[in-house]
Amino acid sequence: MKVEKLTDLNLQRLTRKSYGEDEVLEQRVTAILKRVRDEGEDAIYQLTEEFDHVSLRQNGLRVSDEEIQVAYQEVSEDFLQALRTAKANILRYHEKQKRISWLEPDSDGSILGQLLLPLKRVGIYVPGGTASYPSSVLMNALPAIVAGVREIVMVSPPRVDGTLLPEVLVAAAEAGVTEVYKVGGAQGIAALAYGTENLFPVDKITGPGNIYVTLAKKQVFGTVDIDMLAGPSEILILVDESGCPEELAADLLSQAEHDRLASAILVSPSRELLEQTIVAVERQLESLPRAEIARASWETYGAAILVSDLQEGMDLANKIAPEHFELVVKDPYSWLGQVRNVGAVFLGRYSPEPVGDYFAGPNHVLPTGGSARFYSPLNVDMFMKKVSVIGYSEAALKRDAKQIALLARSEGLEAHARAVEVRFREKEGEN
Ligand SMILES: NC(=O)c1ccc[n+]([C@@H]2O[C@H](COP(=O)([O-])OP(=O)(O)OC[C@H]3O[C@@H](n4cnc5c(N)ncnc54)[C@H](O)[C@@H]3O)[C@@H](O)[C@H]2O)c1
Ligand SMILES: N[C@H](CO)Cc1c[nH]c[nH+]1
Ligand SMILES: [Zn+2]
Repeated sequence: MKVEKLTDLNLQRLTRKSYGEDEVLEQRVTAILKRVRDEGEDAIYQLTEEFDHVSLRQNGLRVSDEEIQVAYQEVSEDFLQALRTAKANILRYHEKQKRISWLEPDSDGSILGQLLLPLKRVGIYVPGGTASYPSSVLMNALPAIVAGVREIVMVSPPRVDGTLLPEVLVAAAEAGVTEVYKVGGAQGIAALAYGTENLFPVDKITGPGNIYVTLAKKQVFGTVDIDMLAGPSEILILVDESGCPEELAADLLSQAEHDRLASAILVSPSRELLEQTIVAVERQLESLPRAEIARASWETYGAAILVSDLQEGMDLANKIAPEHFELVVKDPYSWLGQVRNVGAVFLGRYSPEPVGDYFAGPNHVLPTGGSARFYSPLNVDMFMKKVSVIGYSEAALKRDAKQIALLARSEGLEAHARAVEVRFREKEGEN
């Protein structure tokens, strides 16, 4: 890895292509979805044998109550304590997002309003290919709970012994998940979207995953709703000369270790700091258990970019639109007003990215692949839908009838105009 000056060429490389531009992967995912839709659980068993190297035919896909009870015996008391504290923090943060129905009476006797209703049945995807994510269980399920969703169906890929990590099962029970199935990847998304012999389809699918999961979510959109495209993790750190190379290297690797396709980008006006951080990354990689994944990610999608000043770095961050943006500068709050296209911003040296992944309260399911330009973090609104309420009074309709009819006729829609006018004609006829 070498320090690079910012050029049009590397800007193009750093700005991720939108999901779905890789036709081979896209077609592979289409084929998996079709198999599950056409053949149901038989296809799921076969795909799970192929991709997760385990056969579940004998015991089925659904996690039983006994398995959850056993999982409680297997996790440590310290884990449970930390999980419950994280849960409390996440709930507190998401409660602030909750909006309620409103009805507003007007002086003319009309009532306008909006009903906010929880979705009935949602599916949450919890990644489990190269690592298992109890934290993602909380991040998906708790906003749904705050929204008032009654049926929360979780899917996650089984390990080679046919089980899910006990910590994941305990997180599911603690968070209020109502059904758990051992199925991952594109076939997990298909099961949620189309249903199977034993799994009723959901209304919406949320949650992060690898490229197969993300492309599958994109393809089932329309059959069900989805939250966003939350794929391989990303971090971009903008740092001034005050940064500490060891800390920066650790933060970069925290995301690089997720996935070979993860990206970790360091941006600074200080060449010296960039060079020292590259050395620190190399050193830290040596003792990392997931070094192979982290190194692949760092060498393929990592970068150390030299900018002329912090402003150029800030503009670059908004162009790349990373999932996580660390601002490690002297006065991070003075830059906050310029932050636009990022999933989450971490301000200052004492807000390393994993604080957000596990504990602070904001959601860690965040848009990736440049989609932070238009998507928001997973939130309570995403588990609710709205119904508009219109209760016009006679006086209000009388007042507005002419204008409504005029607008209708401007569109050539005579029946619309008459549906308003007929009410008053009848009344006049009666009198
Ligand atoms: N954006 C976010 O909020 C967020 C949060 C947590 C994790 N993540 C990301 O989630 C991802 C987790 O990835 P993971 O792989 O560990 O778990 P995963 O559960 O997303 O994917 C594993 C599944 O992928 C499928 N798969 C693997 N290879 C395949 C192939 N060749 N063909 C078809 N299907 C295949 C298998 O079915 C397997 O079960 C990482 O990219 C991580 O960065 C993102
Ligand atoms: N950083 C991930 C989102 O990109 C979330 C996560 C879960 N566990 C650890 N990290
Ligand atoms: Zn992480």
